[in-house]
Amino acid sequence: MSHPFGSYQNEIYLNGLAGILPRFPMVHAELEAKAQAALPPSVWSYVAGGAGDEHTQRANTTAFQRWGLIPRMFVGASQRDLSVDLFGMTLPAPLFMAPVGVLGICAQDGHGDLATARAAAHTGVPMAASTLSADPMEEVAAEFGATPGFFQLYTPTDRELAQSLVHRAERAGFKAIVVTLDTWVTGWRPRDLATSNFPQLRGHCLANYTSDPVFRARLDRAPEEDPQAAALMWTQIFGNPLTWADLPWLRSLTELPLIVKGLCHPDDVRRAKDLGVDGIYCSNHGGRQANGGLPALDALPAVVEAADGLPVLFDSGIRSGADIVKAIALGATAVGVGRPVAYGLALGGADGVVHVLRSLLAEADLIMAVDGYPTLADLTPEALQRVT
Ligand SMILES: Cc1cc2nc3c(=O)[nH]c(=O)nc-3n(C[C@H](O)[C@H](O)[C@H](O)COP(=O)(O)O)c2cc1C
Ligand SMILES: CCCCC(=O)C(=O)O
Repeated sequence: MSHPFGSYQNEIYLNGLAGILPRFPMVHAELEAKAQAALPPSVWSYVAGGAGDEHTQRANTTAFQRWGLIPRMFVGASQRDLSVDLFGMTLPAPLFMAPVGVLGICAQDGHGDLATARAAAHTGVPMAASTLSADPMEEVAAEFGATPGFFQLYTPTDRELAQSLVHRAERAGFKAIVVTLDTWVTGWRPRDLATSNFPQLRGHCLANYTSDPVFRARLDRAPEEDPQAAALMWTQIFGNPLTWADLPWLRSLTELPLIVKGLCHPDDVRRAKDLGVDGIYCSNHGGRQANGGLPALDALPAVVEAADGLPVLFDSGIRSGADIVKAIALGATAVGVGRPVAYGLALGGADGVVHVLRSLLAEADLIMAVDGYPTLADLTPEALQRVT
């Protein structure tokens, strides 16, 4: 078959995940290089870039190399079970698509969110749909099929608008709300500053606002008539520097599972747990927000300990099946991928995303087979050894 990665021979695969069979291998460096070649330079800069000199972004990926999985023999791991229970949902594998805003710029037809949602439907891998979407959340959710979806909330300063967004997500059938705490203001991103990217991006991520009755009521003229005024309004209400005093209000917005994204300090985890969140999302936003921080993987063990049984989602730096296995062994309940999904989208639309997800899952599954860890429960910190 023809696909953006060229054709591969030797499509070997053993005992695959039901319905998630890879067709060809993927190595991240190759995916990245092809996506860079395919995307306009300013789009590439935005998606691939991070904060400052991107030290933390690089450290997110190299952190995985400091752990090695210790193979076990005589296990007979010919059948694996990667399924995981999350808030009462059974996922085929501990993998989801991290919320990625402005996905439309990575798709040739501008509808990257819809294409990604179709990939979720096809693979069973949930998508966390960003607030910053080129298509309204109702249309994104309509593409999910039987796969559960999460809605990621950027909490605006306008509380009534926040409530409206969450209630729309509930009505649209999303199964969890992920509130992102680390991006109420955009970090210092030299690549975007150099390309003056942000005004251009704004045209591709406001559909959830311009389709919202509360947002529309705040405008003198409808967004279709005066898009500039709508964009200006958005810049004024986008980011809310929430404090702990706001968490009970957030909690009161929904009975859906509430997950808080961006927690890396165990004290924050304990406090969030005490205030009734359902899940912790350990992430440093892929190194896009603050340079100089701890690689997210290094924060994970203490976060898991503090979460004390609460599900812990994790992202920032997952680039291979081996990375998935290691993050699960360090205690994550499920892991998210950000940039690789955007790259798959850029190269092959929904099929490209499916390809990326399948490749990640196939590699994770085969590592568990070869190394003798047939279930996720077998993947504990004792399965790993620190390399340096
Ligand atoms: C282009 C891009 C846009 C993003 N937009 C959002 C967003 O709208 N909401 C959010 O919570 N996180 C957003 N993120 C962060 C991701 O959810 C995730 O934390 C990060 O990409 C994980 O790191 P990785 O790219 O190394 O996998 C974005 C990341 C990228 C690359
Ligand atoms: C204003 C934030 C834009 C979306 C985002 O979260 C990101 O680019 O990382």
